[in-house]
Amino acid sequence: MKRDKGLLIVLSGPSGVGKGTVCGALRKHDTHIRYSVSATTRNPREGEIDGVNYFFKSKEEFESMIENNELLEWAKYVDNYYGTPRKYVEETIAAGHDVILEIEVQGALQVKETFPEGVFIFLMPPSIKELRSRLEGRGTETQDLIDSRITVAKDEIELMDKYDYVVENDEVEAAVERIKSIVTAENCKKERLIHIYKELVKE
Ligand SMILES: Nc1nc2c(ncn2[C@@H]2O[C@H](COP(=O)(O)OP(=O)(O)O)[C@@H](O)[C@H]2O)c(=O)[nH]1
Ligand SMILES: Nc1ncnc2c1ncn2[C@@H]1O[C@H](COP(=O)(O)OP(=O)(O)O)[C@@H](O)[C@H]1O
Repeated sequence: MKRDKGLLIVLSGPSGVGKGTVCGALRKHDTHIRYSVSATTRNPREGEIDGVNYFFKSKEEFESMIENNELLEWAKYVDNYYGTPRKYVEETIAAGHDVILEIEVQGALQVKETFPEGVFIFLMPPSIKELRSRLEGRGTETQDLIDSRITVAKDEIELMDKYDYVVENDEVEAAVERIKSIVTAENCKKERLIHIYKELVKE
């Protein structure tokens, strides 16, 4: 279908809820959604490729991106910077493609301020107990860090009101199907189509 502009889809939620896992599973479906690659100052993990998983930057490089207004949003998360390069997102949407950002909650709320027409999806754990067990199962944080992430998660869950949709991540594929349904529905929103159809009638 002909379209004016793509959707900006923001997938967010507490650490350990499964944002990366669900986004990775969504990529395997043929959805035509484009994925924004973030910039970060954290060190690459084994197997991560610059420009594919992240754009790996020094602190100085990242700070100059902030100063030059090259980031749509950015946040400091556990001692590192993470941010969304503005140019790719703006150009891709302008070309009519949907783009997804997988980002933490502070960044998502910044995007909401500057880009309220985005589609904001909060990924919710089935329970705090399950969130804790996912963080423990991932094995990338110490027990102290897990405790502090759980405390932060409780505050983040309070912010779910600010999102358009809440998707429970009980089963990865079920969460992916819910997200695909949201994207389909958003693309059929009357406000997005009215303009296109008015043009058609004129032809
Ligand atoms: N605000 C913001 N958060 C991001 C961005 N890219 C990744 N993140 C989030 O930063 C957090 C840490 O990411 P990472 O170090 O890759 O660890 P992991 O996602 O927990 O494996 C996650 O919650 C990501 O969703 C970004 O561009 N902006
Ligand atoms: N639906 C799910 N059911 C069970 N485990 C899950 C599910 N989604 C993610 N996980 C697991 O939970 C852990 C955290 O997921 P991850 O994608 O790293 O979270 P986030 O990106 O939100 O920090 C990983 O070990 C992942 O395999």
